Amino acid sequence: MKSLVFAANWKMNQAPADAEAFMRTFTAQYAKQQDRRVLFFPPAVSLHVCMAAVRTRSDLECGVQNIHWEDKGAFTGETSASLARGAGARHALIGHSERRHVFGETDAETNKKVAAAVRAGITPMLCVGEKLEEREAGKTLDVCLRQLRAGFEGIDAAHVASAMVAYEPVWAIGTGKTATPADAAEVHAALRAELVRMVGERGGAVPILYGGSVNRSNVEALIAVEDVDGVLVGGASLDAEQWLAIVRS
Ligand SMILES: O=C[C@H](O)COP(=O)(O)O
Repeated sequence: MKSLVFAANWKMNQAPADAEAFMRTFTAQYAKQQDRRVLFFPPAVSLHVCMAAVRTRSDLECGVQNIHWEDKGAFTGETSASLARGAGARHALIGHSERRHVFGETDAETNKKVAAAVRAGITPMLCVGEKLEEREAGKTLDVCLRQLRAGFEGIDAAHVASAMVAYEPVWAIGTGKTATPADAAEVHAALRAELVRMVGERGGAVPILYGGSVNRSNVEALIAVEDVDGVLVGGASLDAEQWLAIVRS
């Protein structure tokens, strides 16, 4: 049985009171399952609430949705990896498609953020994915592999091997359009092969999650795909009952 990661990215939703109610419902109803970890990426202002809720649970962990690449300094509005680590975060999303395509984050910036996460002892979850026009132009694998290589450039093999990757086709995020299991299989296999090329056998154990309109109806078909080691879920992770159904898949 493969080991799975279910990650909830709440994006810019769930104020502390909402997060507290969600976590109360979730932790009361979800019993640890040996084959899976559940990760929460709340907005930074609600991280402390989620941290408090998972304190006694080894199967539940929290992270942040973004970090800055500098460790500290005059960067108003930013959160460094070390600040996030100090607040208890164990993971950071890096290069999420909204960071890349809404905020103009570049491959070089994702690389600096991965390095900052590693310095701070946070696990980076590097997100990659193609836009619709790139898919239609047959560039899906080129784009995803470029983003993967660039994000991990200069990062030592041990830290690449202990990172996570998420494949999120941009055209499938928040649109209700999901990649088919065959679409996901092709990209995940290519990412896996590249990770193995980069770090050897250990690349075979790097979790590669799929994200993009995942819900309780399509999750089982996606996690059944070889090299899909879990899911990164936005909209469907905002409702505790729906999230419970997904993580129990
Ligand atoms: O990080 C999550 C992804 O952006 C997917 O979001 P979604 O499940 O709302 O499509």
